[in-house]
Amino acid sequence: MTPSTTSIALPRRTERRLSRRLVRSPWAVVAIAWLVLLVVASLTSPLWLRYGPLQQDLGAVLQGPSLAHLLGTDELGRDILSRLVTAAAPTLLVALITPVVAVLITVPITLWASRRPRAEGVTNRVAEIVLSLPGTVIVLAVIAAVGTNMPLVMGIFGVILFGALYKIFFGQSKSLHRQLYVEAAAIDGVKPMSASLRHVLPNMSATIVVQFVLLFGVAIGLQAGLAFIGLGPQPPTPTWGGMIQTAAKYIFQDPWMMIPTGGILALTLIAANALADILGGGAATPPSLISLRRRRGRTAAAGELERASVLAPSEAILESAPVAPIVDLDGRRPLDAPNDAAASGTPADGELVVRDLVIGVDDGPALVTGVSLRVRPGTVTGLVGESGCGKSVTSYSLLGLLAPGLSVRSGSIRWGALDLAHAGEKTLQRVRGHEIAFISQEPTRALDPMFTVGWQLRVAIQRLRGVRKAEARTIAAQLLTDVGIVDVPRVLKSYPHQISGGMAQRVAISLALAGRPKLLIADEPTTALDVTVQAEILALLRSLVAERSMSVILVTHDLGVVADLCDEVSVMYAGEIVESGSVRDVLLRPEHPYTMALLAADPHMAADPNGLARLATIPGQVPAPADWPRGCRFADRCRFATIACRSIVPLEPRLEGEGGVRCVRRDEVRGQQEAWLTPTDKEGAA
Ligand SMILES: Nc1ncnc2c1ncn2[C@@H]1O[C@H](COP(=O)(O)OP(=O)(O)OP(=O)(O)O)[C@@H](O)[C@H]1O
Repeated sequence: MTPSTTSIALPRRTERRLSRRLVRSPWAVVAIAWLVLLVVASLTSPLWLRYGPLQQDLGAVLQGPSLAHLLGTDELGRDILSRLVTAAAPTLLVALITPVVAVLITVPITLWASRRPRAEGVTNRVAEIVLSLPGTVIVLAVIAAVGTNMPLVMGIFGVILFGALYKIFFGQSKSLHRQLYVEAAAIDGVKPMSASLRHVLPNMSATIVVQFVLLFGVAIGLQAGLAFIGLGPQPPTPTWGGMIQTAAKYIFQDPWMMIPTGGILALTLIAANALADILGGGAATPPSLISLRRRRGRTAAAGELERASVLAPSEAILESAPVAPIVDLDGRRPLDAPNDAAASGTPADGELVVRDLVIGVDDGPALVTGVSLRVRPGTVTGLVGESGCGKSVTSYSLLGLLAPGLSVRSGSIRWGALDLAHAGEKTLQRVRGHEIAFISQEPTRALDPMFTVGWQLRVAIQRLRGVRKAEARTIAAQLLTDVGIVDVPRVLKSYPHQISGGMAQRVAISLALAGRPKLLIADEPTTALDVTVQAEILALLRSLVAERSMSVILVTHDLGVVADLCDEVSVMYAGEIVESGSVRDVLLRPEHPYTMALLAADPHMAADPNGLARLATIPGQVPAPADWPRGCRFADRCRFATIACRSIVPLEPRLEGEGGVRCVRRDEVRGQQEAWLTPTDKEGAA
């Protein structure tokens, strides 16, 4: 049995990701420094503080800041700085008890329950009961019973938080347990709990750390609140909440006292929350305008450079973009569609026009360059290429769903009057689901394991169509019928893990249809399904396109699927489109060697009814974005490459039909598809 690579890589990767986030964010460094400073200063306070926290000076009461008392004095003449610093370590260390208890109870139960369907029901109910308990009342009752024993109170508060934390962790744990690599570990004989600890826990660690830090902040706030109402450690022991209460009492005589006492609590809570936000990958604090402008300037400049280097003439591809055949009134004669969108500059309703799109890693390489596409209403456009060519990055960018750390550097994504490449989050939210919907290759990923199919569909319909509950239920049932589900009532009541993969993909499609989108982006919708179900899903997509005049962008590896479903196709290689055109032109008369190689390597496309013919192999692999060669990016693997391919290769109109091709030797290599079937020693060096 070979050891799983994921088991070794994941914890380190998560750890690295979290520490990178901390180190890269100046706010995280400040927040950590503040918390550490407080604890260290507090623990070492007897060594350096001028006054003891209980030392009174009735001759100097309620004084403002001075050289003798840097933060002033309280109503008994005690030094406010001494009291605040002395209270810091007990406050922070006792506050740690809450998240430690909450995480130690919740994580093992979550991991255990998410592997056992029967236990899951019980733990879910227990979590719901705990969640419904009035936490504050319980804390007050505990204090009434055991007194102001803060460590105990914080520990019990940690237990009460089990319900909320369980709900957060369980969904993630459940879906991680359904990941292929976890199932593969089980098949490999890894014991269930070991598989959970090895494969699931590391993936959850970011969420656990974020929740831990958030609860730490909550516990500090709770302690201060209890001390404020007199239920914390009793006077004269200094506490932040007790000091704020005193400051509130003397607010009119000595308003200054509120500033250091409230300030230290506020700063500590901000530090804890900022830390949680940064660890979670969010932006606790937006970048300053100056750095934002600098970054925009940099990325724009980088985009210009890339565009210049690849010479991707958007006009060329758009002018020559494959045009959907329009059939005349009696349905016989195909006519050329007028290029009205290009002329007017605004795409027609339901038309998507992408121009010269460049997407890259912030402060890293470009992943996609010079991509131009036109998707006309009612047509299916295939985006095809090997793994790592940039199909998913391109399709995610159309909905503003790029992973954190990736951004559009230049180019435009025109959708009606909008440019989605530069649209704000609010605009994108109006488009996502309503006008453009997305289905992924993993249908179960689109479905929340915590809720029934019916609930998820109803909520989506209510949100996207603004209808009432009862109407949404009827629409949900209708949508499931539309996608070919026969026992609708059962499926509506089922949880995602209770339905098959094909059924889950149908449900995911009905969810995508909830907002009546004009464009559906389908990212390898059949890859995870078995062959018979694949055919059913393709037939379903075909009928939806015909019935709803919806357009579809179909991301796929499979040229058979392209031939079956698409009107137009763009072939991507190493982050750029190397050939585009109508399916008929591209598949029957390929002009780019990469398209030829893909066709010769595809068992569905091989013209061999007996399945005996040799399939082509393409030597080497798609280069990583940082290693793209100069000139033609396919040259290293191309059997036709010459020195001419090392120069910049523009996208030029096809020799036959509409569309574009990025190959300097296309007129020489055209028609030589068969050459890919001959074995060769050449591993590509041109
Ligand atoms: N978040 C990210 N950070 C850095 N690089 C990324 C990120 N996401 C994708 N990439 C890189 O971008 C390139 C294109 O990836 P993409 O997922 O779009 O390829 P793809 O053609 O869709 O492949 P597949 O068919 O396997 O999904 C790859 O080299 C990939 O490693």
